[in-house]
Amino acid sequence: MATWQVRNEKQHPLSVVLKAMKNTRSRLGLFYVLLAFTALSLTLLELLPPMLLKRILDVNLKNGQIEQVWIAAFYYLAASMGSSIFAFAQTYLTTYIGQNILIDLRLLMAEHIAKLPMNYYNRTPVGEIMSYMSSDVDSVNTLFSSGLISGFTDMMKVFGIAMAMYVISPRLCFITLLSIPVLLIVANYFRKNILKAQMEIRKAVGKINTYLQELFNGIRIVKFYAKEDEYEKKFQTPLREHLKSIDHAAVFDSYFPCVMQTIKAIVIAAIVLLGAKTSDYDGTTVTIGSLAAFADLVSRLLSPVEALSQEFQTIQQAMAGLRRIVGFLGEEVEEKGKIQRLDNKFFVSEQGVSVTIRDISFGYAPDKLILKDVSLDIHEGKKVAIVGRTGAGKTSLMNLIAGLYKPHAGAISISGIDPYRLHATDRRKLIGIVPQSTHIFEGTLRENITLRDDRITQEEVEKAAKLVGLQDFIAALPDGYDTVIGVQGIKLSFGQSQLLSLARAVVCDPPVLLLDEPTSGMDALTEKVIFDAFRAIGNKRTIITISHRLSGVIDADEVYIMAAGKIVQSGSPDKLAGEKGWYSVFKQLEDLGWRLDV
Ligand SMILES: Nc1ncnc2c1ncn2[C@@H]1O[C@H](COP(=O)(O)OP(=O)(O)OP(=O)(O)O)[C@@H](O)[C@H]1O
Repeated sequence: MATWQVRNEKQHPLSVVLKAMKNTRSRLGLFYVLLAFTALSLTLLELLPPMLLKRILDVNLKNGQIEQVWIAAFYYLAASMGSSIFAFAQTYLTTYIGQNILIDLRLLMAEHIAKLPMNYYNRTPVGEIMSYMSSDVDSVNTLFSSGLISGFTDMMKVFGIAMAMYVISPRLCFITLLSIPVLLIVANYFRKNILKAQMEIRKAVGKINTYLQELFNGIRIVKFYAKEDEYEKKFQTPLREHLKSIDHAAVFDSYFPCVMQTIKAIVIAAIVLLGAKTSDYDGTTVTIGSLAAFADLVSRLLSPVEALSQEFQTIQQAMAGLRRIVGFLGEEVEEKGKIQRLDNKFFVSEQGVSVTIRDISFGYAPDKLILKDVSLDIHEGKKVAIVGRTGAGKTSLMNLIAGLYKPHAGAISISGIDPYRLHATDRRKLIGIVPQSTHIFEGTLRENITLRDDRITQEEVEKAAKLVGLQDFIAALPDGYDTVIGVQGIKLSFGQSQLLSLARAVVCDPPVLLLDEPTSGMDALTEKVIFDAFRAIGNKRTIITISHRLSGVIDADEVYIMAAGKIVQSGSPDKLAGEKGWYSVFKQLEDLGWRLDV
């Protein structure tokens, strides 16, 4: 499990990577040591060929030592081959270390996703989150394969080569080093612009993902209303933005190596010119061997910088991805305070549990209240209906009772437990929830009921299916509970999906059930099947049913009428039927009896 934390999105992106490297020290310690050894060996081997070249030209050839030339040539070859072997080891080690760090990064992001508040998901498109998890993390990979660690070894090479240059000719070394500030200024200019372009690319990719997610979620509507052409046209906007930002990045990316090549050519020409004409500070003449070795060293000095330049785009891409990841990890997580757990004593009451809601206020945005001073007292094992017109705030209230959001003011207690602070793994044991529409996950019927919770036994799954009246349907399927449902499997009807959702809610036998418009849009017979299922599971459970019509709730002991985020009337159906007010208005409008006796 990833144990490191991101303080805030303002911290430098690389500090996250360095922290990750530190964190993997104990696991990958040997690999880091091997990598350091490889990098050092590579640097030393890099210096050997030019030194040998100098010796061949200045000593061996000058003095006619042909045998020595052979020996030097052999060492030259051995050094070049050694370089290749160490370069291979370095690539392998950096990839291995990089992949391990990426696993840690993905784990950290997955942990963060679980801790983010519901409000974050309300305001962030899913496509954007998918981009963080996929393409942004992938781009960070390049930081290891072609950036950070090879950058470090390249710096070692530059240092080693500069030392060798100094030994051969301090004057020429000085002239060469003069080019470094120019290189740095040029590189910095390109770095800034490429980074900007890469951030634009990342953003454009996020927009494309968001667009595609929206399109495929609503594909039925799009097809039904024949809106394909409009969507295709709309798709052109994010695609054009993407192309524009890629084009922007490509201009800088193509220019950079050319500029570097030109600087390299100028430095080599200056060295040859100055070196051929003059002698060094101490009066010694610059020999042909020194000059040849120097030209070779200049190439070798600039080649790490050149390599960096060629991989500049990928490094900048990684930095852009990393910056977005750091921003994502800096998103404020939910501070829930002291987390509560359920112990066995909690379930001893024969009657079930009570739900007390005291003066709660709540809104999705700080300046817009959706619920205002709402209070409800629901006694153990009672069936309560919350009725109100569309947009009255019923689902928002249910989300609060389910513990998905924290009220701005007031308190909710389920027999002493605050649902918001309840430990996530205990929530299902206390509350079952049937939302307005069921989400079917890709997988088997069993997995869809248990939600891949291995602690739930097959016996409990079968009991839940039987309770909601799904067992005959499941038994008739060739693979029974192992039948795959979802996009790649068999399709369930709306009513079957709702029954499955109910089985999912009751499989852990929770004492509280929250039902949000569970039968809306169903025909009377399917509604009866669902109502029968509710009655079967209702015994000793506290059930809160939400509906925007009176016929959508059953057997209520108490009804709360909601309007514009407030409770405007409450009482037993019989009491309310005798009063003037919202209930009788609803009743008249629907002209239906309270109890459904089909
Ligand atoms: N995730 C959200 N983010 C921001 N505002 C929201 C969100 N969900 C609901 N709202 C707003 O809160 C208000 C109440 O919505 P809510 O879904 O609670 O009403 P409801 O009574 O359940 O309606 P319905 O009967 O249509 O389901 C609405 O004005 C809605 O725009």
